[in-house]
Amino acid sequence: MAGIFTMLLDIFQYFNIEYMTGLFKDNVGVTTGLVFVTCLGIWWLMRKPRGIPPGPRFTLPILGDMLSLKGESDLRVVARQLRKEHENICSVYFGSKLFIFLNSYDVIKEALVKNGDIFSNRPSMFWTDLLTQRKGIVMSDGQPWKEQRKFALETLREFGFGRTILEDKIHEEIGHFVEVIGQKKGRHFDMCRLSQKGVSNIISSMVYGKRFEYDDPVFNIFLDKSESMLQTIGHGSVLNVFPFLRFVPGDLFKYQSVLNDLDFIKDNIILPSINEHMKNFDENHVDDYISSYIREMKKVSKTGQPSYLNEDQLVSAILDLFIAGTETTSTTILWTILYFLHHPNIQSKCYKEIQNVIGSGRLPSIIDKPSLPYVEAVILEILRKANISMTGLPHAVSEDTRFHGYHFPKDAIIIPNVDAVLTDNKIWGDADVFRPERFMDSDGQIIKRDAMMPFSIGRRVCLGESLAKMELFLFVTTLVQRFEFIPVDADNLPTLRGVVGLTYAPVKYQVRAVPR
Ligand code: HEM
Repeated sequence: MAGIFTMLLDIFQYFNIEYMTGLFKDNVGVTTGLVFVTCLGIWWLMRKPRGIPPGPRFTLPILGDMLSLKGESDLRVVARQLRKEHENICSVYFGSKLFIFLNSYDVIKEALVKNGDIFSNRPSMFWTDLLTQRKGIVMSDGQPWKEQRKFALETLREFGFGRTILEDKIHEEIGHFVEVIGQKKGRHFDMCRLSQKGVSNIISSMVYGKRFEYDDPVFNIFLDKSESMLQTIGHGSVLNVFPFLRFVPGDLFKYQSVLNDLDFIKDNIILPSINEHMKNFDENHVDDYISSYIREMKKVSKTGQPSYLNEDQLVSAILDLFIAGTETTSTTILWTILYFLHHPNIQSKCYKEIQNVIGSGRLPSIIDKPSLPYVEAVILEILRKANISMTGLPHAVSEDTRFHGYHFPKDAIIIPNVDAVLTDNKIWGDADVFRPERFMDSDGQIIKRDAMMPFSIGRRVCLGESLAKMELFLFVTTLVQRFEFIPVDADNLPTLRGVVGLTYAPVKYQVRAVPR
């Protein structure tokens, strides 16, 4: 304390602030008190809750650990830096938000599976709270989440198994998709938007019972708005850490523009479709998500039981299915084609397997999957190596919790670090290498590997896992059956480094699809 006192005296003298120096000398008691309160304030602002997992030593008020992280906002990179020192469980402050990383398969499994009743909540974050109002499936908690998730899973199961509704819808879409690629006649093009349209249309068919034409202006505006909205709220959005910045004039952080995009999507696409379904509801023709939801709402209202199945929740659930289901799967398709450009021998091996089992005369079906283990191994290796969901979605604990001897506060953001598992050399041996054979045994059959968790694990495991796997299998087999994908310039291949947004996506690239 004496040191600080002398230092202040020096500073005042250095700046020749005579008045202040005088004041300071005359009121030593008051000044000492002020210095003490200031130090206490700084200590209070910088202090961390006791017993939280280890992380950077000097946490600043307001900025948190952002200086020690040198402004890095990619959570995978942050976790890799921290793991060098702190291993499997570590923590970091982004602003005043505490992030806790779970960095190994065993620790994630222990949290999300063994302690799933505690670790399955979602944290409060600026963008997601604002956009979802914590309704729907992805960001809700407790009973509302349970009801939405149960309904969505049952409906997907109803469409996907026993009846072939889902496969028929995917086949129909792939037909349009392949036709557009064929029209390019081997000339180079960018598959990004086309792949979004194909995958988004499958969700549309499932949710609304209809697909959009690829040149439909409303569909195109919807995709534009979704893309710009997701880019803004994706990983690293500064408003999640400093929400007050939304008041900066000129909408610098795109707060207002995201709200406008969201309103457009709700008012022009989702709500009109719900209203139309309400008006024309016929319980003998229930073959899409909305009519199935309406049937369930009617059923529940007859029983008089309290329920969270209502129109507001339906709007949010539809948004969730589009947001969670479109970019993830379409990005994985783009990575697959990109890896084929880098590994033409792997593409040829897939083609040979497809020719042996299916030939060229019919569309691949999901029942062919067990007979195409190499194609399946390639898709698994793409899901591992491209790892589009990066660190996965954030979790939260339902109450202050002790885990592995550390304190996990209720409001901490918990990151089950999928990236750490999928790139762990202790598990994969040569995690950096693209090698589909790692998923096959010596008889050429698929090996199930527990640590293969691109869809996460536990109660919050990706709700669309089966649908995504079905889509990927049918898209990839049909594409390879119909076209050979070759680079525009074999000496200058598009990069395998991706860009971080809502998912980890390839940098836009051009490709040639030569009809077989
Ligand atoms: C390659 C494709 C996909 C990948 C890699 C993927 C990955 C993931 C991951 C890592 C999570 C977070 C799980 C957690 O919180 O622990 C998740 C959640 C979710 N996914 Fe997917 N996903 C994909 C496709 C889909 C599709 C096609 C749909 C929908 C139709 C979908 C719907 C959802 C939903 C609704 C959730 C939230 C589940 C909940 O909170 O209960 N996903 N996904």
